[in-house]
Amino acid sequence: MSEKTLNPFEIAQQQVKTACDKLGTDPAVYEILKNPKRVLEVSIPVKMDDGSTKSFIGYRSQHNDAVGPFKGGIRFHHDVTRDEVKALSTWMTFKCGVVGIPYGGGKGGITVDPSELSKGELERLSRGFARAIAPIIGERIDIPAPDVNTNGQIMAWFVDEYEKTTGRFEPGVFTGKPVNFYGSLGRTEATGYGVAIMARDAAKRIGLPLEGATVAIQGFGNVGSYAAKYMVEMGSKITAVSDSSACIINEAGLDVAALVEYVNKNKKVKGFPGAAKEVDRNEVLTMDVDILMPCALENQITSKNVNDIKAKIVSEGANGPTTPEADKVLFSKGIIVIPDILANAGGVTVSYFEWVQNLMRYTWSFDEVQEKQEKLMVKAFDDIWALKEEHSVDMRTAAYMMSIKRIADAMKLRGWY
Ligand SMILES: NC(=O)C1=CN([C@@H]2O[C@H](COP(=O)(O)OP(=O)(O)OC[C@H]3O[C@@H](n4cnc5c(N)ncnc54)[C@H](O)[C@@H]3O)[C@@H](O)[C@H]2O)C=CC1
Ligand SMILES: O=C(O)CCC(=O)C(=O)O
Repeated sequence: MSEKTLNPFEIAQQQVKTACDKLGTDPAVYEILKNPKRVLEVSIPVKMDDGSTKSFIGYRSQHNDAVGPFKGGIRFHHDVTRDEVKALSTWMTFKCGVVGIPYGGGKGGITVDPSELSKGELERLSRGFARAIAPIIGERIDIPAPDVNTNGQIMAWFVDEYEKTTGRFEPGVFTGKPVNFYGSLGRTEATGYGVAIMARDAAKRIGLPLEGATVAIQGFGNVGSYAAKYMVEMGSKITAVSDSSACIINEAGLDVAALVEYVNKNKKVKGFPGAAKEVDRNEVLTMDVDILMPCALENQITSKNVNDIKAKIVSEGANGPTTPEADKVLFSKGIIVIPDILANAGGVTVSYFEWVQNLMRYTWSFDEVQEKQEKLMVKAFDDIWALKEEHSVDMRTAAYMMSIKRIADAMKLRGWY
C-alpha cells in the first residue's frame, strides 16, 4: 500500500499481518482478523431547528468478539468514513487484548460536524443513532463509549433512548457516562492519565528524568488535556500544545490549569494569553522536546515529517497517529513509540471498570479506580517491553504479538479455526 492513500483500515490490516507473520500464527488467524465481523451503516433523519429534515450517515463496526462483547467509542466528526470506523474497531480488539480485559473490538461514528448543530439537533441526532444501532448492541453484546466530539451527556441520551427503545433497564450498555448517571469516577481522566503513566515508564527505561522534561501535545480535548495535567504533576514542562486552531508555545512551560479554563470558555487554544508564541498547528509534532504526545487524529506522523521528529519518546494518545512507514523510521532512529493500543488503553480499561460497577450496582472510589488502572497498564507495559527486547521489534509489533496470541487462543478454543 502506498502511503499516499493513508487508508486507516489498510494500515490496521498491515499492522495485524506484521504481528501474525512474526508470531507465525496459523493463516486462519489473519483470515479471521483482517475484516470486522459485522458493519452496520445507518441513515439518521433529523428534524432541524428550521423545520427541514436532514439525513446523516452513521456506522457501527463490530470487529471481533472471541474474548467478550464488542467494545469501543463513537465519534462525531465530518471526516468519519466506513473504513475509518472499521480501522478503529480493529484497533479496539487488540487494545482490549493488550490490557487483558474481557472484550472484543467495536467502534462507531457519524459523519457530521457537531459544532454546526444546535443542542436540540445534537440530541435528536444522538437519539436517532441510538435507535438505529439498538438491534445490534446491548450490555452483554456491544458496549459503545465516547470518542472524538462525544461526551457524557451524549452517552446519557444514548442510554435513555436505548432503554426506551428496548424497554429494558440497562445502564451498562454505554460507558463514559456522567458520574451522577451510572458513570465511574476516574473515566474522564483515564485516557490522558494512561498516556502520561506510559510515558513515565518509558522514560524510566531510557533513563530520562521526568523532572524538567519537555513535552509537546497535539490535541487538547479529553485525552490531551488530562495527559498534560498528569505530566505537570510528574514534574514535566508542557512547552507546546496544539488543537485544530493553532499551536501555542511557551518554553518556560504552559500553565495547564489556566489553559484548560481558557479552552472551556473559548473552545480553542488560539489566543491563550499565557503563550509566548503561536505557530501553525502542524509544527507541534516537530518541536525540540523530550516527549511527544499525539492526542488528536490518525495519520499525523508520516513519511513527510518523521525525519523532523526530535522527541525521544512518543506516547500515542490518539488512535493511529503514526503510519507504518513512519514507524520504521522512528524505530531505526531509536525513538521509543508507545503504541496507541497500549498508551491510550486507559480509557477502555476504566470503561470496563464502569461496566463492572454497573453490573454489580456498586461504586468504587476515584483512588481505587486509578490504582486498578495503573496496575493493569504497568503490567501490560512491562510484558510488552520484555517481548520487544526478546524479539528485537518495536513496541507496536510486540503489543500486537501479545494481544493476537490472546485472541487467537480464544478463537481456537471456540473452534473458529
Ligand atoms: N476519549 C477517550 O477516552 C479516548 C480517545 N482516544 C483517541 O484520542 C484522540 C482524541 O480523542 P478525544 O480527546 O476524546 O477527542 P476530543 O474531541 O475531546 O479532542 C480532540 C482534540 O483534537 C484536536 N484536533 C483535531 N484535529 C486536529 C489537528 N489536525 N491538529 C491538532 N489538533 C487537532 C481538537 O481541536 C481537540 O482539541 C482520538 O484519536 C481518539 O480516538 C483513544 C482512547 C480513548
Ligand atoms: O471507553 C471505551 O470503551 C472505548 C474508548 C475508545 O473508543 C478507544 O479506546 O479508542
